[in-house]
Amino acid sequence: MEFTKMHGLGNDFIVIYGEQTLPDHAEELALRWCDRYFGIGADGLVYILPSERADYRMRIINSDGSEAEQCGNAIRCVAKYVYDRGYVQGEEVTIETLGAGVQKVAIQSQEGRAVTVTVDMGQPVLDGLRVPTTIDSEQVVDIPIETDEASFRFTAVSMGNPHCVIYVDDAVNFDLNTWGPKLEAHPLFPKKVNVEFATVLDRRTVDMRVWERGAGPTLACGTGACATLVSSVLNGKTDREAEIRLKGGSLFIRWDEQDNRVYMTGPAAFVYTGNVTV
Ligand SMILES: N[C@H](CCC[C@H](N)C(=O)O)C(=O)O
Repeated sequence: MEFTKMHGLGNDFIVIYGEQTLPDHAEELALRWCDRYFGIGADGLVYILPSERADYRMRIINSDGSEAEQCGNAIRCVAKYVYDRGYVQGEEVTIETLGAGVQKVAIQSQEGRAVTVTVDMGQPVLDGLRVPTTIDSEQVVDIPIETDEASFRFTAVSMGNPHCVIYVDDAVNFDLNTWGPKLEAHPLFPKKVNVEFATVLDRRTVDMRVWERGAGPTLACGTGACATLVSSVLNGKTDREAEIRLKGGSLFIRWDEQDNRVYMTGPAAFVYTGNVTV
């Protein structure tokens, strides 16, 4: 089977085009193919499927085999995939996801190739039980969370998938590998959670490092960058538009005051095409 290796700021994916539906054994394929020693190596397995409501449907399986509702970096890669191959007319494509429904994606291209992509990531979900967390509250902002060895304060945001944003003094050097796994599986989060550690540099610049649900430490997280911006506005730390600086590079996020939708702009890159036995 042909696959295409792509990434968004180093958050990398195995992209499969041409299937009509998600294979029954997608979990096993993700576990096998995402393995960086015994497989192709990637943070996730992405299927570009037909859709009745949009140009395409995207489904994403994390490297641990769990399916995620949404993936910001992957949706930019999907848009680049179909645009560069001439499958769409014009510079806009619609992509349907489990977590955010039909999303509009605008492509900025050079010489017929998508360079950056702006995605309407939809409206953030702030209601505690819908993120989901176990907290029955309209918003979960700056709330204490205890682990067996430390306590933090967090803000919960869903972009279709759940996020826990924690502000620290030095996100760039934060001990992600110690605290990420403990918080990912914390009982406050019934579906586990993506964990973002953020340091606000000014009202339009945030450093962020991420421990992803089902994938661990990745170089970038699109939905995590959106959640970090929303959280930073709710906590009075930034304006509604900011640069989120990740290990793999920057994403530019805007939370529109009029339509309450979050817009993410960033790159997508093609690495290589290969063949793999199913
Ligand atoms: N691990 C995430 C899915 C991938 C999200 C991330 N790679 C992004 O770019 O948004 C989850 O289980 O919700």
